[in-house]
Amino acid sequence: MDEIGRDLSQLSINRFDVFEKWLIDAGAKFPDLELRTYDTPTDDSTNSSDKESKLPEKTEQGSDTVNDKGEANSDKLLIGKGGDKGTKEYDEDKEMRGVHAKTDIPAGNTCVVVPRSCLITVEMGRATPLGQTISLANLDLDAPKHVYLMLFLLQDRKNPDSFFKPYYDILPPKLSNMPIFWSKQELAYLQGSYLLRQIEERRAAIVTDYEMICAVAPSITAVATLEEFMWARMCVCSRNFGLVINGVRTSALVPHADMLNHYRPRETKWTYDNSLQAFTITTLQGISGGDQIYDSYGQKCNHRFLLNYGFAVEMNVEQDGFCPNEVPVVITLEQGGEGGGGEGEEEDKHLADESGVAGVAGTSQQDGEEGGNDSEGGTWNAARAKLELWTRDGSSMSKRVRVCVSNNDNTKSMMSLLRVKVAGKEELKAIMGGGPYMYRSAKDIRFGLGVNNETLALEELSRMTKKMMMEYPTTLEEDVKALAEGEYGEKGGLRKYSNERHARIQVKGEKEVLRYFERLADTGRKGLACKDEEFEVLKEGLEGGERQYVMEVVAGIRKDERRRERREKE
Ligand SMILES: C[S@@+](CC[C@H](N)C(=O)[O-])C[C@H]1O[C@@H](n2cnc3c(N)ncnc32)[C@H](O)[C@@H]1O
Repeated sequence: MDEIGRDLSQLSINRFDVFEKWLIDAGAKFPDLELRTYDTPTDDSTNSSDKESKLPEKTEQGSDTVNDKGEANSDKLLIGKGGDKGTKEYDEDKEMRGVHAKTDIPAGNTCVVVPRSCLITVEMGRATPLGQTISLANLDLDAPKHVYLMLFLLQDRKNPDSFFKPYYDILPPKLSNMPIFWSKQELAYLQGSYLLRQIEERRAAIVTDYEMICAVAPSITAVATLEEFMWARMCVCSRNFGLVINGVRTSALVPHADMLNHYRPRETKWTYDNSLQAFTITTLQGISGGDQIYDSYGQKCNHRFLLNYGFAVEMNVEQDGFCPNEVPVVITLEQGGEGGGGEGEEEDKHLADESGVAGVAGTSQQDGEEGGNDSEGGTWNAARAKLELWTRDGSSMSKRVRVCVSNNDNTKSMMSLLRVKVAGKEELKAIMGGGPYMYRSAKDIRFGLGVNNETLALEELSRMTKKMMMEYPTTLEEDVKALAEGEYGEKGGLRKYSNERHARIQVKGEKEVLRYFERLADTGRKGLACKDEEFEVLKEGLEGGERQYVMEVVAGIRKDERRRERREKE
C-alpha cells in the first residue's frame, strides 16, 4: 500500500465504517464482504506530478496489472477503506469504490442482505408533499420514477437527523465522470460521435423536468438548484434497482448493493426477497478471498454505460464473442429538385439513371412525364412509389438505425433502407409488384434485389461509413495505440478511469463497427462481381455476420443471376 493508502486506512472512523455500522444495526448482513476504495487518476493532464505519485506500477513479473476482467490489480490500486471528508487534499470525487470478498465465498451464497427499512423507493418520494404536488400535476416528465427517488434524496439529505444520513455521506459528491458534467474540453474527446448529441439531449431533458417541476412546485428551488437536481438524476440513474416489492413494481436505492461495480458475465444475481423482506445478492460462482465482487449492469452498448454510469468498458465483448457496441447510422431519402445538391444529386442519379426520374419527390407534372406506365396502362411513378414505401412507417425522410458488428435485425433494416434508397424503377416495381403490403416498410426488403441494386447499396454503405470515419479527429489505429499506452499514467497517456480514456474507448468502439461495415461493403461488392471459383474462396475466409450476409444475400443474388442467365440462353 502506498503512502496515501496508509494515511487513509489509519483513520479509525471514517464514513464507510459509519455506513457499514448503520446498515448492520438495521439488520443488514454482508459478513464476508468489505468496501474498498481505490485511487483514480486526475483528469488534469497538465499535472504530471500528480500522475506519477498516485498511480499503480507494473507488476514485477513484467505483465501489466490488469487482470482478465480489464480491471487494474486491486492490491496495487487499493488505498484504504474510504477517504475521510475532512482529510486535507483528499478529493472524494477521484475516489473509485468497490466491494471485495474478505474470504473465499462459494457459489449460491447470499452474500448481501439489505432490509426493506434501508431502501429508498419511488413510493417514498411520491409520498412527500412535493411528490404529491408533482404527482397531482400529472407532468410529462422524462424520467418520472427517477424524479420521485431524486425528490426523496434531495429533500431528506437536508435533514441532519435523517435515518439515511450515513448513506448520503458516502454518495459520490460530484459525479464528474458523468458526460453531462464534462467540460467542453472533455466533450471534445467525443468529437465525431453521435453520443455528443445524446449528452446534450439528456441535459436538456433534465432541465425541462426541473423547469416543469418549478412551474407547479416552486418550493423545489429551496430543495435543489438545477445543478443539484442534475447530480441527483445521475446519482439515481447510476444506482437504482428495478424491483418488485410485495407485488408492486418499483425502483429503489439500495445502500451497499449499489457499491458493486459492473462486470460481465455476471457473477451474482440480485432480487427483492419477499419472504425475507430484504434485498439480497447471491453469488452465481465461487469468489476467491480478496477478489472484487461484481454486479452485471446488463449487456449494453458502451454509449449507454458512458451516458448513464460514466464509464466505458474496454473489452465490451460477451462470452459468445458478440460485441454490443453500436453506431447510429442515418439514411436519408433526398428530396429532388432545386436545392437538392451535394449528396442528394449523387443519390438521385441512381434513380434517374434507371428510371429517368430526376428526383424522388418531384412535382406531379414531372412524375407524369417521366415516370412511365405501369402494367395496367396507368401512370406509374418510381419517385412517388419510393416515397410512399419510405414513409409507410410514418417516420421522416431520415431514418436512424443503430448497427453493431452483427447480421442482426438492425443491420438487415439498414441494408434494406439502402436498397430502397438506391433503387431504380425496375427494382421498385419488383418491390411494389409483390402486392402493396408484401413489404410493410422500406426496412423490410431483407433479400437482394439484384447485382446492380446491391452493388449500389454497398457503395452507399461504403461512402456513408467513410464519411462518418472522417468526422473523428483520430484514426482507429491511433485510438488503439493510445489506449494501450497510457493506462498507468505514462506521459500523455490515457489513464485508467479518466474521462478522456472512457471517451476514447467509446469512439474506438464506434470506429470498430464502422470499419466492419466498410469491410462488409468491400467483401459484398467483390462477392457480387467475382467468378464462381473466386466466390468459393471468398466465402471460406469469412466468419460471423459478414459470412451470414454473404451466404444469405450475396449468394442468393448470384444464384438468381445464374438462373436469369440460363433462362436468357434458352
Ligand atoms: C452503482 S455505482 C458502483 C459503486 C461505485 N464504484 C461507487 O463509487 O459508488 C456505479 C458507478 O461505479 C463506477 N463503475 C461501476 N462499474 C465500473 C466499471 N466496470 N468501470 C469503471 N467504473 C465503474 C461508475 O462510476 C458508476 O457510475
